[in-house]
Amino acid sequence: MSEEGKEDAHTEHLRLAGVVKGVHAELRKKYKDSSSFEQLWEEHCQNKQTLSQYADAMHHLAVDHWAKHPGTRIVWTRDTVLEYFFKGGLNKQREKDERRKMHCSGKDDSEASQNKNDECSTLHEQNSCSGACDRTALYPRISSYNNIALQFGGKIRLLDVGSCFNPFLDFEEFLTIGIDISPARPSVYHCDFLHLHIMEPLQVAPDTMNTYFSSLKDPIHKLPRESFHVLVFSLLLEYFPAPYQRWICCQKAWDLLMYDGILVIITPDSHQQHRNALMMKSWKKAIESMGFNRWRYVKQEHLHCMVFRKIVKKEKKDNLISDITPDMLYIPQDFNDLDMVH
Ligand SMILES: C[S@@+](CC[C@H](N)C(=O)[O-])C[C@H]1O[C@@H](n2cnc3c(N)ncnc32)[C@H](O)[C@@H]1O
Repeated sequence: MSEEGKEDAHTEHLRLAGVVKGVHAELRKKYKDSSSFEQLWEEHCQNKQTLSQYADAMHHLAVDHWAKHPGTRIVWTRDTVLEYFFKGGLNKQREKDERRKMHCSGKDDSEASQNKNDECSTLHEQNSCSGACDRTALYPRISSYNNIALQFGGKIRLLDVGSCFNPFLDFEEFLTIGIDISPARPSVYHCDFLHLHIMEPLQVAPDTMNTYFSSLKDPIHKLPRESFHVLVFSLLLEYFPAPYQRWICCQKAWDLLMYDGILVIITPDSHQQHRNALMMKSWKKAIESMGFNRWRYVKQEHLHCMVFRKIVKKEKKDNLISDITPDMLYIPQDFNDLDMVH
């Protein structure tokens, strides 16, 4: 590309990033000045012109500018999901759980430390059986319908929330459902995830489930619980000005995933890993409290990439007040207005 061409591309990159950052900043500003977030969000979703400018800018930014760099969030997500389901990731995880469970049951509780007891009682409530044994017999909440069978076969049902331009659609290993408040492509369904209604589980065979998801009607207002192998939040959570909305999204992800299904979260940050390490620790603690285990964390040059595995939720002990709150899902922009989208 000529020097002039490079300069034009750079100017266009800055313009598109400006549109995206502008919408985020405007939402945050309104949120700080607003008394009713519900009303603010409703008005935002009605503002079709802004939403469509945003969708167009985001689409071009991702496809014409960011995709030129290798190892993008889309490729990373695809490779990591395939590793989990087809290259032993989930298998190893179940074996690890099993070993830890054996280790725990071998301990004399009176001698074990309090921490060890906590770890063991948690494990007893978690998925802790290798592929070979019948987890459904051990765990009443796990049935043949919401359990991921090993060896995994068939398509991976993937719900891409805030999909914009449906980047996962062409990967043949996935049955991809892309949803967005403002789709940039016709294959993405209109859906406000914050207001998505979670239905009872379908409890049908995988083929019937796949047929159901292949024939959804636009817009989507409801989806069945415990149906997906993967949920993706790629650059989604920082769109929301309120930590509480990020919290609601993660809880919904837990509801929609099958046991041992995974939530992939990609969030932008161009700083060195240590700069926002406390924030990532806080996210881990908050998200794990909902019934997840973090399976993978990678800091790329401009992104934090995380994978959380859904486990059986630990029962809350009534007399303990939890120190975990939605505010733990904070981002730096909640406190100042420096947007981290590169
Ligand atoms: C920064 S873009 C990310 C697009 C794409 N996932 C990617 O990684 O390039 C965030 C997207 O989330 C969508 N979004 C925001 N709130 C949403 C909601 N409540 N439900 C569904 N989509 C939402 C926006 O419309 C936007 O397309």
